[in-house]
Amino acid sequence: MLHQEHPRADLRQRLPDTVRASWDRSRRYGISPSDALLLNEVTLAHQKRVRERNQRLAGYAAPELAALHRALGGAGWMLACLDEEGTIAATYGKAPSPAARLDMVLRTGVSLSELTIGTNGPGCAIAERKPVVVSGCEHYLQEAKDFICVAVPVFDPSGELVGAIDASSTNRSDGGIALGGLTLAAHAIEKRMMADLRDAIFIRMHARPDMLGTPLEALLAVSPDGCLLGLNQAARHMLALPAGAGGDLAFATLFDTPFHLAMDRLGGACNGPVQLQSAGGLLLHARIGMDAAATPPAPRAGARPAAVQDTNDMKDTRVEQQLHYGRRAYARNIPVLLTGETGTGKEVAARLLHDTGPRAGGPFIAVNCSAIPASLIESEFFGYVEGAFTGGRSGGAPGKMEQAHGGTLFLDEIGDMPVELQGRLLRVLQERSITRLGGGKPVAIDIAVVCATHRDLPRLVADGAFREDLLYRINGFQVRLPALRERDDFAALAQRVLRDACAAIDVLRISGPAMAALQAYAWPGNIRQLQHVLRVAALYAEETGRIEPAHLPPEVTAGGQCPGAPGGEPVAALTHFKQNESAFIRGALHDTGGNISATAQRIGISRHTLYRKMRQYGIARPGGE
Ligand SMILES: Nc1ncnc2c1ncn2[C@@H]1O[C@H](COP(=O)(O)OP(=O)(O)OP(=O)(O)O)[C@@H](O)[C@H]1O
Repeated sequence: MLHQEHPRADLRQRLPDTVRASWDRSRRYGISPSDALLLNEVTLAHQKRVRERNQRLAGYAAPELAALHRALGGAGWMLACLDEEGTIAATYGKAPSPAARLDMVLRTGVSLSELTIGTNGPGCAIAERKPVVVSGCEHYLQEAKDFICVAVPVFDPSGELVGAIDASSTNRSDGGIALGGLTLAAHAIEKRMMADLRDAIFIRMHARPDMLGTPLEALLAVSPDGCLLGLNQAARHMLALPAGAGGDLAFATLFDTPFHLAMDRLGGACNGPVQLQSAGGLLLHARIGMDAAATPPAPRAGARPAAVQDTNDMKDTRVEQQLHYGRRAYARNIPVLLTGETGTGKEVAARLLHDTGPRAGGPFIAVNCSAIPASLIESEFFGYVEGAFTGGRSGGAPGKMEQAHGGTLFLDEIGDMPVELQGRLLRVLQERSITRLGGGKPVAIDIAVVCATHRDLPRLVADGAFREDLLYRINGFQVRLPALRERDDFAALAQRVLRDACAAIDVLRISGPAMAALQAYAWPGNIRQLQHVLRVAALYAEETGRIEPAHLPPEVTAGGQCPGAPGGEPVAALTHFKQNESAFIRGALHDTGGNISATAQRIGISRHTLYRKMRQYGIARPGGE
């Protein structure tokens, strides 16, 4: 019996401002403190209606409130989730004692709005839009004087109030603990709602970098073209946005960094958060993506082919991070653009997105835009109807886009697509339907688009060789695959490539000096070039089982000097190696005075292999053994 001895007028003076305002409203609503209103009549039909109406909200709240109930266990709390009108949508836990009637009050369908029962926790939290603790005689109805209720409002990503969550008890429990738990639960519910936004890129922020990843971080959802799709309450406070503001705001109005620049920096960051300054001058630390708790479900077992498993071995932090968010973008049908030098694994990454994404059961159609003759490119892409042109198949043929229906269209070397075709591609991506060459009805297509290029698309746009609108359309989320020389998992990757490239040969080791030489080299042809080099080196190392520096091409062992600039012809180094192999063997034979054993040892190959190579290149032994 809390505060019962105080006269009400006296008590009113001592109420917190929020509760006093609620009392005043309750009086205006015509409620009298002595009314018996608590045990509302609730029919089963009404309960069913309320449940159906609030299925989504209760679904978001259920895991959080169940966990909170366990955490508060033993303290006699019952938890509830209420809609924006203050009607209970779902409850969690049992009443501490049947005599207390708490379970009679907290039932689905019961209204706890101020209008119905006057001042109470959830009713007041909804009216005031802020967390509230209402204890004992602070309730407007004397009939509720034995209860304590703690409530926190819940807002959706657009800032609309969607309801409240409540913890009630008849014990003199510590409202502070329940308030802390409910506040964290409300953050988590808001985050769950945000995670369901379609086509969103998430940015997490906080003024303190160590607060990133905690429930108190601010969370923004933006569209691939930089429009604000939603934000949590923490972000709303941090960016000083009034309730309800957000919907159409552009990223550019919230931060002083242009959206694409910010995304480039956020996407490329692997060593900690990136700093962004809000338009209000607040310096924030930001990371891209939701935290691990919100990662998409693991792919189905057995759904991935070998190439995908290979890529999962990629332990380069940047590659891992980029692909993690790339997968999420792909899963939300955001077009992913893979960029990186030639041979960095863009096609492998595209297959990974497909094979581990929601369209894994559909087709993966890869088109190399630079390899299709200009005269065929339209029919390749869009297909044709019967009689569209001489030589066409009877019945016509579907194009690549139609073939990719239900799956992924991978447009490799998109930078090489002829400008005229770019316009048609853009229309298809906008309208999501195609018309075959020669007429026919438009066919609706459902495809995920992943593009790749080693070219600088913004520069092509500036030169007029690539449409800017198409660039924005395909560049929903950019995954940059680092050059091999920039990767921090070089040694592990080299071992992996060696195993894959030489499965038939029992050579599985690279000596320390050879690895050092490989690591020092600039690899203009990236992983593809590494594959070639290791494949050849493995042939030499067949007998010893270990690749030595002598098995590597001279430019690799020349201390990291690489012929040609990065991005040059990938097989150049290999060709160079082959051309120089005979000279290399001749030089070694000369140095050892024609001693076969010493030469073989020096090169790191067996005598048998040396003889074979000498025969192959027609090298005569200078002097006898
Ligand atoms: N993580 C990896 N592990 C092993 N091999 C890989 C990995 N990533 C790529 N490769 C291999 O490297 C080679 C080049 O990969 P891929 O064709 O995907 O590169 P790309 O960037 O698409 O090249 P390009 O720009 O020339 O088309 C392929 O043979 C591929 O199997």
